Amino acid sequence: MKRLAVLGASGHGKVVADCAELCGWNAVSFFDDAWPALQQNGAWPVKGNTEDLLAGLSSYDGVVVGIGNNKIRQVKLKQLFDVGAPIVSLVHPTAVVSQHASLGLGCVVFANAVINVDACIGAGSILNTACSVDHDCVVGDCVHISPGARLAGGVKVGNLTWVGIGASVRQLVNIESGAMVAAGAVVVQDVPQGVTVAGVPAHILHRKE
Ligand SMILES: CC(=O)SCCNC(=O)CCNC(=O)[C@H](O)C(C)(C)COP(=O)(O)OP(=O)(O)OC[C@H]1O[C@@H](n2cnc3c(N)ncnc32)[C@H](O)[C@@H]1OP(=O)(O)O
Repeated sequence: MKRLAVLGASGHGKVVADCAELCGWNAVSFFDDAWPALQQNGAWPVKGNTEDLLAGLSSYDGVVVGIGNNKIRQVKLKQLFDVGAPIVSLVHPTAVVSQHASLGLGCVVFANAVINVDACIGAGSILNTACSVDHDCVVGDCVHISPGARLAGGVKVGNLTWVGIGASVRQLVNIESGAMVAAGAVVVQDVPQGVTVAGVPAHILHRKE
């Protein structure tokens, strides 16, 4: 029996749990701070909150954070790391990860994602369904590359950045930390720290105040 705890009983968490089963984890349980109100997440039980997980780590062979929000995922990952939790990464059986790519601790790589040669992915990042991260990309910690997003060769993505669904990023572009790339954007120039860019070609998004 391989027992996995997933911290974060969300929709994203369910994809993590489903992926884990396909990776051979045959006893998957959730923990979430909405427990005890939240008892079930799809097919899987919610067994306690973060404190319960930290207190009961010895019952699990692996732990992964199933929280989509980059900042919250980072906080929870650090809590687990600090107590020596057995943090694992998950790579869906249909994902293609070059043997010359590197994946940090606690990453999830979902169905049909492609991580190409010499790409380097930091800890706690989400490589979501059918995204592609091409050769020599450097993706930071707790980044989210959304479904179908495309990073061309040599792109750099800073910590905590979220690349939205279906976005494309031209080769060698540098996206700094904490940025947001909108759904469907085509990024052709560098993106400064913490800004949101949208459109084709992508520009800094001006919101109505
Ligand atoms: C499995 C999963 O589900 S993974 C999750 C995948 N989800 C995503 O990738 C979502 C990414 N998020 C987005 O694209 C969002 O629309 C954001 C972050 C860019 C903007 O969100 P908000 O800050 O809430 O902005 P809001 O929706 O109020 O829109 C503000 C303006 O930006 C425009 N805008 C919003 N999104 C986009 C976009 N993707 N492209 C172009 N313009 C956009 C709006 O039309 C609006 O324009 P206006 O001021 O002229 O009316």
